[in-house]
Amino acid sequence: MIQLDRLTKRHGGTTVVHELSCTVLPGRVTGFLGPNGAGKSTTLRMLLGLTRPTSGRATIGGRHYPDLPDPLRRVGALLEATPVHQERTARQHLRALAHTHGLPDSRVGQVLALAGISAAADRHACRFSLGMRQRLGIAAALLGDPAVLVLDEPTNGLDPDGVHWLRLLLHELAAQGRTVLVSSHLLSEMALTAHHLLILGRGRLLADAPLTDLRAADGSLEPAYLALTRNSVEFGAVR
Ligand SMILES: Nc1ncnc2c1ncn2[C@@H]1O[C@H](COP(=O)(O)OP(=O)(O)OP(=O)(O)O)[C@@H](O)[C@H]1O
Repeated sequence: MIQLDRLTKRHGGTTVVHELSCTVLPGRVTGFLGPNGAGKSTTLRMLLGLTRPTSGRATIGGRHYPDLPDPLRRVGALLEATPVHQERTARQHLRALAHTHGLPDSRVGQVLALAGISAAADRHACRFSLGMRQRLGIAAALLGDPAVLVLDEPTNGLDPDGVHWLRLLLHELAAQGRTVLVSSHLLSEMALTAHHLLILGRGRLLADAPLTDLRAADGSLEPAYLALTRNSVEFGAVR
């Protein structure tokens, strides 16, 4: 379980995340939505101990991420297309990660298969396409078989087959009782993937609701999303 308690981040005089409080429960996919600059990545970075909150708390299973023993076995994270060593193949990249974190080498083949990149495992990962890098990042997130997954825009660069694969994977991970938090701008995909939604606007929580409460009769999320974020869009075309 992930818990945010009055989580706040200020950069200079600007509050980019404002007293955010919510609970992300296991057993379902929670979608994290919001306009550009709403504070989603900043929130996820605070959750993963990469940015220090100005105030408030973000915990995973009751602990701050940096205090977790064996973090890779507890939390799988994808924040941006995985940076990889120039000379390493995908397999070598995952092996190095497994070795550093005391994970069995056998897990590498399993996550390569799970991510659908077994056939490319021995190619240099620095030459991977964006979608393949995303798949490699997801494979890395799954390496420790973690109970919590935090994925920032994992559909970026995935082809339609990849988007479909990811949807089924996230559903399966949630059905196994894991906590799955996933940010995205793809409303139609979130309408098919998420069971619960958090919507952020200008750093404030605009909605914390089951998908069924926000979905229109035709299954679309767009009307509710646009209405909720109407006054929170910072970067938009002038109409
Ligand atoms: N290190 C920083 N210093 C100053 N401002 C920052 C810093 N990091 C983020 N910001 C600002 O914080 C705000 C929130 O950014 P963030 O990346 O969290 O938004 P987001 O919801 O993930 O956006 P997007 O959907 O475009 O990825 C933005 O206005 C951004 O410019």
